[in-house]
Amino acid sequence: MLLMKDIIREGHPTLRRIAKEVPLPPDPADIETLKSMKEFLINSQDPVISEKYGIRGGVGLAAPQINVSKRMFVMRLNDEKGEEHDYSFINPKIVSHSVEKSYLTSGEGCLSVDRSIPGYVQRHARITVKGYNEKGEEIKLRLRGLPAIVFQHELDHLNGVMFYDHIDEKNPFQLKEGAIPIE
Ligand SMILES: O=CN(O)C[C@@H](CC1CCCC1)C(=O)N1NCCC[C@H]1C(=O)Nc1ccccn1
Ligand code: NI
Repeated sequence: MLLMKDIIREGHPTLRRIAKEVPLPPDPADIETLKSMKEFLINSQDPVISEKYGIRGGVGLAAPQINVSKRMFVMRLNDEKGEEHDYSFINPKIVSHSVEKSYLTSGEGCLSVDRSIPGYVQRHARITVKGYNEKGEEIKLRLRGLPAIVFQHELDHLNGVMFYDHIDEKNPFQLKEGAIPIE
């Protein structure tokens, strides 16, 4: 099972690389990798297992974070309506997005960043996304709220972007007109 020791931290070159597209249909090794990443998120959200193995709670995980430079990530979270969002994406893309921005009022963190960095990360408030699941079936979704934020944080990892790259150093809590706060 994946543990925190398997998560690479900032400074590791893989975090700044552009991850490679995954050939479809995905091969068994890639499917296995995705499964282990999903299991990591489930464990990280389990009070007993996360405590026992010292795993930091996560709502998303991208393959580059376990030093696999491939375009795939998993998400597992509940949105503000308490609806469960549980996805594995292969070769994900944003096909369109709102002009409006949204941001986490608590700022963002990252399992690959062992320090807290203050500031708002403004992201597209609503996105239409496309990708493939572990069966190689195409997925097309419209996301908003926390799921949209998480998708964009994970997609950044596939492009070598860290959340703090989006924070304005001079005015980290500056907000664009009409940005939507997400608690
Ligand atoms: O690339 C993937 N990662 O680095 C794991 C990150 C991904 C999230 C960070 C912001 C958007 C996606 C992660 O989940 N965290 N970052 C470290 C602190 C804990 C945890 C977290 O933010 N949890 C959370 C957030 C909102 C609601 C509930 N829980
Ligand atoms: Ni991250």
